[in-house]
Amino acid sequence: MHETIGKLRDAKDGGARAADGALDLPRRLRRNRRADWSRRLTRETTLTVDDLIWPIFLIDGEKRREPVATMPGVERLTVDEAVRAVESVARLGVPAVALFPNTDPALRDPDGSEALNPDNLVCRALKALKREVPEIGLITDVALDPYTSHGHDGLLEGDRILNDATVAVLVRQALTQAEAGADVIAPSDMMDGRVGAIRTAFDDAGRADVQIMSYAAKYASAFYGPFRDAIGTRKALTGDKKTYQMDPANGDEALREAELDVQEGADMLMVKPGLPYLDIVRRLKDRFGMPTYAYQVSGEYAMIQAAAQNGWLDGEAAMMESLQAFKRAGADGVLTYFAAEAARRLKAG
Ligand SMILES: NCC(=O)CCC(=O)O
Ligand SMILES: [Mg+2]
Repeated sequence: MHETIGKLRDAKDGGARAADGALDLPRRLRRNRRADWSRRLTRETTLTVDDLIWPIFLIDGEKRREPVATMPGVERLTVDEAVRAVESVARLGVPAVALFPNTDPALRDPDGSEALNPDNLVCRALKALKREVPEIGLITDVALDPYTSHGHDGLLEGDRILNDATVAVLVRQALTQAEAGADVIAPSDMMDGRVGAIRTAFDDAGRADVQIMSYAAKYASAFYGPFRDAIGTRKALTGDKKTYQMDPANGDEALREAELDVQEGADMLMVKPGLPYLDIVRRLKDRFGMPTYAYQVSGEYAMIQAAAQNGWLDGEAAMMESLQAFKRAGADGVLTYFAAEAARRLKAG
């Protein structure tokens, strides 16, 4: 718009303002930014504690916390410690936690059979949390990688991940978790058809109330490295996950993935990783209008923490800015290892 580009006022009023060089600008966006009250009044999106989901890592035993070296500030927790930690975030108003087990290597096998043990680590944590902290939502991960000796999310035949045979196991895993108290099942495996199969099984089992948060668009990403340390699969993993997780080059395909999951009965959609895929968050939100979440994954967390520890950036400011960015992109919430810290920060005001 040519006339708004700004002509010198002296061209219009005979040079009265030429001396101070003022531009003839009827529109000045800085006006709204000039004071804190005005910035608050014109702010488009707000991050609140209701937007946060806290992923936690579980280990066997009692009264133990183990630091995860590649995720400074994150610890693996025994179930009793997890209960205490979850109580504290529930008090801050965090709506939900997501549980990830670091399974005893002795319990891992090629079929991930420990996933179906109704007394496995996740199920024990679910029961304890449901009893002790009933007000918080419990989200569980459906995929076999914490339980397989090869670190893949599904069953292997040679070096091929079997789709339909894996889905049959995932359905049983989901039912096992629902039985133990999971409120939301989050399939992260990226097998085709798993959302529909799980939905049908839940409905048939009288569990129509259990929600499904689908990892609709999960990319084969380099940003999951520290997570694999946290759950102990980094060394075990053979090959990569490119035959089931999405190619980072693709965007339209994320819409097709999400569309199928919506048709199959997903209640919520998720995009993973987070910051490098904000365009996907926006496209899913605009297209489907579903409750849409982003997973700020371990590598994203580690990058901010590592830079902060080096004094290279202000960690707390970078944390809050990154979380705000998810809201701006259209996310209804964020799974983030920063959830507890961000909730404390939001509460402090
Ligand atoms: N299914 C959950 C994950 O794979 C999380 C990855 C991460 O935080 O890097
Ligand atoms: Mg899919």
